[in-house]
Amino acid sequence: MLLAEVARVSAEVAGTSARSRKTALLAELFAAAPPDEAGLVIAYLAGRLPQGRPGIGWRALAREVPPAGEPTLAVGAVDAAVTELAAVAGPGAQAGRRRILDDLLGAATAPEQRFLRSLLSGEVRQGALDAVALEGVAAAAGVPATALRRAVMLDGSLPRVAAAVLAGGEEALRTVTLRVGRPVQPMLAGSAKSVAEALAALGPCVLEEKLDGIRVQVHREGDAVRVYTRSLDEITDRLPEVADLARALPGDAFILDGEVIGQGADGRPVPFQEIASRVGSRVDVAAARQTLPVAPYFFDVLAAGGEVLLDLPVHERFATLAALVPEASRVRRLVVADPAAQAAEAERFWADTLARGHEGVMAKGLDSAYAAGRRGKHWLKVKPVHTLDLVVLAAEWGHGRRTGLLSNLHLGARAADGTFAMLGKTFKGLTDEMLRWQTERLRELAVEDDGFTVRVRPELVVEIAYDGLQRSTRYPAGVALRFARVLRHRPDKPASEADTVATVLAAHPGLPQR
Ligand SMILES: Nc1ncnc2c1ncn2[C@@H]1O[C@H](COP(=O)(O)OP(=O)(O)OP(=O)(O)O)[C@@H](O)[C@H]1O
Repeated sequence: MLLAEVARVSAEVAGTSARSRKTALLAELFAAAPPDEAGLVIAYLAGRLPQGRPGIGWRALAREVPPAGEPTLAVGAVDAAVTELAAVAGPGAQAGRRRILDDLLGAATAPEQRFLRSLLSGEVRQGALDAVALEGVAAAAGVPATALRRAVMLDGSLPRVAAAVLAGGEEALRTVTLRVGRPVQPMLAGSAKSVAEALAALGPCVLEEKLDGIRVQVHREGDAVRVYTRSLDEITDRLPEVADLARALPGDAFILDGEVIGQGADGRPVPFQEIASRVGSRVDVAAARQTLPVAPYFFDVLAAGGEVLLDLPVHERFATLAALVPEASRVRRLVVADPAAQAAEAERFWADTLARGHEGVMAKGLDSAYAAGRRGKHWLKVKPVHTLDLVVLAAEWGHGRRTGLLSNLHLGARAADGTFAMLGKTFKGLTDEMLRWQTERLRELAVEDDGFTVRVRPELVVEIAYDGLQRSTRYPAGVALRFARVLRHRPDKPASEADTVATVLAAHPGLPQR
């Protein structure tokens, strides 16, 4: 398929707000694409490169290269060039990359060049696109979107399933199933303001402690154990404790869902930042295991004995979990079968969980299935402090002690049109270690630096605590955060899952009038 086709449809999709029109445009494109290229087309439309970012600075990208007159560049050729770009290493790498880049841009027409530049810089990331692309693929393949969505959730990869269904239709969907060893999108939670609100929304439910660590999905088949993060990256080697524990369990074909935390000598959980640095890629695992041992606490089981359990209700999945995992390695829970009669007991569980140093509680509908990859209304988190997940849009160079470090962060929430609306700035809450880390990360994401402010690709999510909202004429959403401070970086969370302007506003119905 020609890149020109993808670039044209991408522009048309971005230019229309009607979802049905977007779906129709994409369906037409996928129907015309060879099935084995569908994955690549989906990735490009969403602004993703399967190879990851090939380390080209914005200056190199901005250089003018005479465009081609006619569109002849195929998506396969772009993919090959990006693979080549990613492979360039060693002395002379920069010149090598420029040569490949110039050849690529030189083969592209002016509109294709624009598309390629935004793709390579990563500046345009349409997080919402995957959902529409899925509907487009379903329409092109003539299968129900719900069936396709389920297959994608089981398989974990839209590109892979799209290729299969476009080639083999509904028949191909039937062969897609959850496999031990292949990570599946984890179920996510909505939120409630209080335990009472959660009980009212869910009815009979179970309350679990919400541990503040790293989500892990643990797969075991025979003696082979693999550990994946929330974003499905494999981290088996970084958490040998988890693999050891999984290997010691009495079962040999299962998938568990849980959270890894560390505990001090007093049994209280250590701060999240320490756990996050424990799984960092440059950590000496053997040494870290001595200084900061961690342990998994499981709360769900997705498959056991080779059987898929996703559709079973929580209480049945939990019975399987309890047979597989000893109590000491499970999260604590309270079954609230009768919310009206157990309201006081539920409040005690909440108070006790907080007193033990945990982040909050999770309430889960007793009869609910495991909705992989979805932010369900059947799981509700309740935390004592209101926090937001916002995206860093830019950062200002620090002064004094912070000279040479990127400090003051410009924070944005997702707006309805797919862009980000800035809600405020903050340089508070950042430890020296966090400042160092974010400077390094934001430099990788930089698209422009005027000496004061570095504008970045909107990819880094940060969790923010704040005291409220105030009206503001300075910011595009008409509101600004009051006393925002950074709690943590969330490199594991994609910007497409950051909070939206609408949810931020909805959390503050009593916003002071001007
Ligand atoms: N008992 C539990 N059940 C489910 N998830 C739990 C539990 N304890 C801790 N967690 C963590 O809480 C997260 C669920 O919250 P959510 O789906 O909102 O994701 P999140 O945005 O990463 O959460 P948060 O921002 O609150 O850390 C899970 O991803 C998991 O890491």
